[in-house]
Amino acid sequence: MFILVNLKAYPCDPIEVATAARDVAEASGARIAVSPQAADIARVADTGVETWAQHVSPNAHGSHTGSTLAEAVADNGAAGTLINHSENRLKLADVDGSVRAAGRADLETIVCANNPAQVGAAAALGPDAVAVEPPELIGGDVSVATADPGIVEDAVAAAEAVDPAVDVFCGAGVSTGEDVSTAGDLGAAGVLLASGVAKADDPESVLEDLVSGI
Ligand SMILES: O=C(CO)COP(=O)(O)O
Repeated sequence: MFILVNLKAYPCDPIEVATAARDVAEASGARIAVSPQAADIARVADTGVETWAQHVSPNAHGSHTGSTLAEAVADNGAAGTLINHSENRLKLADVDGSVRAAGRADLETIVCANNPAQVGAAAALGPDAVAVEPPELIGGDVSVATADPGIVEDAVAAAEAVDPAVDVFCGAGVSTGEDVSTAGDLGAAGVLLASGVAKADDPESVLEDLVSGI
């Protein structure tokens, strides 16, 4: 199970979380990545933790003010990128363009989706993985795998029907090792989470608990 911690725009210290994630990953052998604000990618990557962008633009180099280029985040140490997060939805053509831009820059990709139908559509675009995150459960206390196990199973089936090579992640409300274990039992290859770590007083102890569920 891959644990990806999305820091969103929370007012946490990205280096504190990155250092904790690096240390827990090294001690446990688990794969843990941190996805900070674009402006923090280089210094988060400098800690040695696996670093992901929260978004990349479909654009390539050129006259595109305000774009976060896949090439730029890769050059600054990112290994992968989220695309189409629930809090940063894109048009279908732009999801496709961002997946292609990430591919050009050798970034791994996870395309987020609200439900299994969107998971199937996202899988057709050829990302490395898709993630099902029901918006109503994001930021809450109950894990998607507990609140709605059927949506995880249906997402796994939807991706499998389109492209068995595309992994399925789930996210929303994940904060414990038990949540990670339950998600894995439902067929998820990993979890996305944010508030459980980004808002924690002691991110390292939350991460240690999370990896206990792998
Ligand atoms: O949106 C999420 C991860 O990308 C999930 O957020 P929470 O873990 O805060 O529910």
